[in-house]
Amino acid sequence: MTNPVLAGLGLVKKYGSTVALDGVDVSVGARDSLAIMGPSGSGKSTLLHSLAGIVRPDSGTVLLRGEAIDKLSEERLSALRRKRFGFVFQFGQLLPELPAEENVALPLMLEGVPRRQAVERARRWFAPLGLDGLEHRRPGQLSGGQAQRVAIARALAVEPDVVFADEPTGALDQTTSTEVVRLLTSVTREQGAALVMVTHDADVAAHCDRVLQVRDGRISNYTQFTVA
Ligand SMILES: Nc1ncnc2c1ncn2[C@@H]1O[C@H](COP(=O)(O)OP(=O)(O)OP(=O)(O)O)[C@@H](O)[C@H]1O
Repeated sequence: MTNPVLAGLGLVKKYGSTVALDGVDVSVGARDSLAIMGPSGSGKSTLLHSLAGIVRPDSGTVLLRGEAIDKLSEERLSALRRKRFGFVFQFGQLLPELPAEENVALPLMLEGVPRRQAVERARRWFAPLGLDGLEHRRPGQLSGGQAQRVAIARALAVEPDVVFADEPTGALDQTTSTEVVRLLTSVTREQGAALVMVTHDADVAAHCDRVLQVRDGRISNYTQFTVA
């Protein structure tokens, strides 16, 4: 791939005698989406967390637009995560006491954007994600699919280079799951960001441009879909 946005090169991560990653090379470009699949314990989360700068690899490196992020201080790395990465988890992890629009605005406020401006910017994501009219609802008043779409809006609000999604549809039924992954892949692409997603669901993975299979900390298979 020419000029990947994010690349992991020769990633190795051990926990005691467990080799969670055993020399993985992976890269994603802008507007590119990559699904990571594999059996339980194969190293999917460790790979996602290493690429996202949450876990530091024992060897190998992670390059974000050519910059080795695994060598940054903890402080600079967490600032970089907030600004340049967006995260979507299995259970939205929205703050229950805040209305949807403030949940989406939160990462912007953490970056120092004044509340009013942050909420205004946050609201722009509601229509593209089919959330019009739900701005003032609290997470408890949203369906599972709506809550995940709010979580996607929150991940995109900072206009990140990369969105990381860890089982984003794991708690949803099949129909809702399809709807959520369609929006996740299309809006991330429109935004010009890369998407890295861990999923157990082959139907969900098939919405990505490429699917990578991990087994025992290594890439065992790699599928490239032809994208129109
Ligand atoms: N913090 C940790 N401490 C010790 N061992 C760990 C830690 N994190 C992961 N491991 C081990 O590393 C290996 C890979 O774990 P990882 O969570 O990356 O797998 P996974 O494919 O994401 O699994 P699952 O699908 O069950 O979430 C496993 O053997 C796991 O037990």
